[in-house]
Parts: sequence; structure tokens; C-alpha cells
Amino acid sequence: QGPAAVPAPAVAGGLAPLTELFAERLLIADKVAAAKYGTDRPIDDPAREQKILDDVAARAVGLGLDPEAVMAVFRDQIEANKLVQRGLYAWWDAHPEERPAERPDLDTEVRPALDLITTRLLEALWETEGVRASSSCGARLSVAAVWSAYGHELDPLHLKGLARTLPSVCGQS
Ligand SMILES: C=C(O[C@@H]1C=C(C(=O)O)C=C[C@H]1O)C(=O)O
Repeated sequence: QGPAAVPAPAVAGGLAPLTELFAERLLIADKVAAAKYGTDRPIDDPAREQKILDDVAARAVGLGLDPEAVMAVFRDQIEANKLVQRGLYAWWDAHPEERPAERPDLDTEVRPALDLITTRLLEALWETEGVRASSSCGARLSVAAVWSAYGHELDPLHLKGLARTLPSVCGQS
């Protein structure tokens, strides 16, 4: 079962592509954490975050979206990602046998995957501008998020992360 097998319910109002991208981005947090764990690269990288926020703000303007609102959505994605990374660190600290066997490369492998999702996320924000401004957005977003959570079989940590991706979606962006 997955997104391809089960169509998103119509009541999600077209917000499922957005929550799909949130889930995909969140699942990459596992690779980010694996890339950093046991190295001197910290979970928090404020310079990289600022670069992402500056980039999406500029591209939002190009798309006719509100840059502040788009930055808020991406801030939430970043916080959610760090929440999952911290959860994984705690788990791996307590369960050494479950530490990742491989260390992916953050700069050549993991961040490029995140950057691809950034572009798709901006497009999805553009496509959902109307429904996100509507009064039914919150209810529709909840349905879309539950659908994505089931489709990706998210565990409790990633469910918590997915909830953290949502607060800025509905509104003026
Ligand atoms: C994902 C990373 O970890 C953190 C989260 C970020 C994000 O979600 O884009 C960016 C920088 C870091 O603060 C990373 O270092 O690339």
C-alpha cells in the first residue's frame, strides 16, 4: 500500500502532493542524521538554513507567492527535520546496534536530494495557493497528512515530525 496504490481522498482538496513532499523530505532526515552521526557536523547548521530560506524567498517572488509565508513553510520543514534527527540520535545513543552501517555524504548526496524537493515544494505551494487560503484548508490538510502518514507507514517519531511540518501551510502564502 502506498500513494500510488491508494488515491488521495477528494476531501484533501489537492493538498496531498504537498504532504507527500513533506513526508519525503522528512524521511531524508534519516540520511542527514546518518551522514552527521559520529562526525563533527552538528544537527543545526544555521548558515545552510539561511541559504535555503533566502533561496526560497527569492523564488517565491518569481512565482508570485508571498515570500514571508513561503519562508514560514520552509522554517517548519527545517524544524521538523531537526526534530527527527534529534530523535534518531537519541535512539542510536541508546541502541548502538541500530546505528547506521553506512554514512552517506551530506554535501554530494543528501543535500542535493533535499534541494530537488525544494523545487517540487515551491511548485506544490504555487499549485495549492487557492485551497491554502480557503477556510477549509486546515481540515483538508489534516486529511492529506493522515493519508501521507499511512502511505509512508510513518513511525511515531516521523509522525511527530510530520505534524511539525504543518503549522504554516494554511494562510496567505
Ligand atoms: C538537513 C540538515 O540539517 C538541518 C536541517 C536543515 C533542513 O531541514 O534543510 C538544514 C540545516 C540543518 O540545520 C542539513 O544539515 O542539511
